[in-house]
Amino acid sequence: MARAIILVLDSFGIGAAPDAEAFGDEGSDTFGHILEACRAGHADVSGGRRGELAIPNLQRLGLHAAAGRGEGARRPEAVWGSAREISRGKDTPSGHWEIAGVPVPFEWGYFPRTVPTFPPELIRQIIDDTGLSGILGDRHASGTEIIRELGEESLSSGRPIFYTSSDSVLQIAAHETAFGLDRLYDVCAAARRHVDPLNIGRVIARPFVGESAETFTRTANRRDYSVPPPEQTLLDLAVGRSVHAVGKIADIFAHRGISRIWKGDGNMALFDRTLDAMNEAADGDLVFANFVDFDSEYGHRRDVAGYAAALEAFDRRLPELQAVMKPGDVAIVTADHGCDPTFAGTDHTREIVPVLAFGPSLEPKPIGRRESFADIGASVAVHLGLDPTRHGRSFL
Ligand SMILES: O=P(O)(O)O[C@H]1O[C@H](CO)[C@@H](O)[C@H]1O
Ligand SMILES: [Mn+2]
Ligand SMILES: [Mn+2]
Repeated sequence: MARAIILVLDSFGIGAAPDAEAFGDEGSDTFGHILEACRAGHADVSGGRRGELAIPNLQRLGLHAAAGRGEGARRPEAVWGSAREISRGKDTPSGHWEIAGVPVPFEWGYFPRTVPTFPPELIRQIIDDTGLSGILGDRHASGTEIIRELGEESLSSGRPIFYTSSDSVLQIAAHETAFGLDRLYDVCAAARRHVDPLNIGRVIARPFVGESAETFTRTANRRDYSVPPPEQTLLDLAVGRSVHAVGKIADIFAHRGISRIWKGDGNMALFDRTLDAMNEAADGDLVFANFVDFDSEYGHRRDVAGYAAALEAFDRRLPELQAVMKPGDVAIVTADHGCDPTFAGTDHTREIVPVLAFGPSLEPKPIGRRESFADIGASVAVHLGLDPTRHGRSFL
C-alpha cells in the first residue's frame, strides 16, 4: 500500500482532446508545441535555456511515449499513457475533481464577453455587503495586463479590479498593502456568496504589490474560493488517512478532505514542500500537489521559453522525489487541462493529459488513452486500499 503522490503540472496537456473542436481548441498541443519550438530554436533565452527541450527524467518515465512521440525511444520506466476529460469545462476545478474521481457533469455559469461582463445586480449586492465605493474592470481580461492598465487607478480610487476569463470565474485584483490583503479576502468571500446562485466555480483573490504600472506584480497570496465538489472525491474517501495538500489543492477542493496544507511561492518552493510532505506522510497517506506556475506564469502568458524552462527545472528535481520514495509508493505525474503557449488568446486549451505512474515496485506498462481523468483517482483508491471512487477504472 505505502503512500500515493499525485503531481499535477497545471495546464500541461499533451495534445488536442477528441472534443477539442467544440472548445475552439483544435490543433492545440501544449507539450508538442513547446517541444517543436525548442527544436526550432524559438525558445532560447539569452543567458538562459537553449535548444532542444531537456527533460530526460520525464522522457525516461514515458512522457514522449504517452504523447505518441516516443518512436525509437527506450521502453518507459513508468506505467505510461494519457487521459481525456469528460467534465464539460476545461478549468482547474473540473480537471482536479475529475482526477480525484468526480467528473463535473453540469455546465458552470460563465460571464459573457460583453462590457460590462458582470450583471449589475451582482455588483450592487457585493458593493452593498462590503462598502466599496465601486469597482474597476468589469470585463474579460488577462490578469497581468489588467493590473498594468488599471492598477494605478485602483490605487488612487481605492476600487478593486473585477475581471473574468473563459473559465467560470470572478477574479478580484487589489493592492496587497494599500487596499489590504484581509479586506480583499473579505470582498472575495462576499462575492463568493453572491455568485453561488449563478453557478460560478471560483472567486479568486489576486493581490499585487508595486508602485506603478511598470512595477506591479502579483503575489503568492492568491486565494481561490471554490464551490465544494458535487460528490465525494478521493480526498473524502481517505477516511482515517492524512491528505497532504501542496499549493492550491486545498482551495480547489474547498478545503474538504484535507488534513494538512503545504504552501510555497513558485514551482521550486512547491517541489520542496512536496518533498517535505512526503517525509511526513505515513503509510496509506496521500500527497496531492499542484504546480501552478506552468499555467499562471507561462501558459496564460503565452510564454513558450518560460514554459520550457519551467519544465526543465521540474524535470531536474524528479530524481530527488524518486530518492525519497519508499518501497510500495506510487507517484503519478499528470495535468488538469492544457494551456498551449503557442495558441491564440490567453485561455486554457482542451487537451488530453499525461498519466505517468511510477514507484520502486511498480512494473512499467502501457495503459493507452484512458476515457476519463477519473481513472487516476480510481487507481489511487485501489492502491491505498480505500473505498472505490464512483467513477473511473483503475489502471493499477
Ligand atoms: O489571467 P489570469 O489572471 O492569470 O487568469 C487565469 O487564471 C484563472 C484561474 O486559473 C483563469 O481563469 C485564467 O483566466
Ligand atoms: Mn489549472
Ligand atoms: Mn489557468
